[in-house]
Amino acid sequence: MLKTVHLHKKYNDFTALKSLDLEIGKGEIFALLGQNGAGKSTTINILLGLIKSTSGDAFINGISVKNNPQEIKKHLAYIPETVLLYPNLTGIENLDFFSKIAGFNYSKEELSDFLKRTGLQEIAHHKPLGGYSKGMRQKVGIAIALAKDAKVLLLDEPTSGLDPIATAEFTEIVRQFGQEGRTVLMATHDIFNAVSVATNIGIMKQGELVQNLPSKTFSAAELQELYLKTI
Ligand SMILES: Nc1ncnc2c1ncn2[C@@H]1O[C@H](COP(=O)(O)OP(=O)(O)OP(=O)(O)O)[C@@H](O)[C@H]1O
Repeated sequence: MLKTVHLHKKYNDFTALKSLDLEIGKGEIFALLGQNGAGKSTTINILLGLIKSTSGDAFINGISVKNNPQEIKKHLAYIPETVLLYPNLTGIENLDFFSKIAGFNYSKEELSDFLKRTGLQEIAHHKPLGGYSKGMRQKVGIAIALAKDAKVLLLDEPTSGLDPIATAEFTEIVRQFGQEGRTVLMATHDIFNAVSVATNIGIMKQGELVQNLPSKTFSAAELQELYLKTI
């Protein structure tokens, strides 16, 4: 599970994140919406240990991000808008490389199984990543998360630029993550996707979480209306 306690970030005089209190339990998928600059990526980057909070702390499975920035990396998987992998290595070689960095040594069959679970066609497993579409790269990113057995997933605009089929496939995998009892925090601009996959929706405005609601209570149109009223 993931928890933030009075998480606060200032850049000089500018407050990017205002005392964020958030709790996302096992199996929950939290979609974080908000305008450009609202503080979504700042939140994710603090959780990843890439930037330090000014005050407050975050906890991944009860472990303090502030005190254990290295340890928490083992519990997390991060899928950004553009998954950065090695273009000259094949899908399976990338997966092998990043699995080994995380301390796992899988057989070729096991690596192939992770890729298959994401829906990446077998014919692509042995082709260089440089020729992959964005959706295919996302699938390798998901396979890395599976191979790490990450219990907490941080997704930053993961469906941005994906076509509708790739978006639907990605959404289905995120739903499975929830069903497997993993915890997902997903920053997104995609209201339709947020309603369809998330268990909870948060709306951020100028660094502040101004709405935090269960998603079951909305249709996409209702959420859009609330969003426009809120921001
Ligand atoms: N290194 C920095 N120095 C100063 N200000 C920063 C820095 N990084 C981010 N900010 C500011 O913090 C605010 C929050 O940015 P953040 O990237 O978290 O927004 P976001 O909600 O992820 O936006 P987007 O949807 O565009 O990704 C913005 O106003 C941004 O300009």
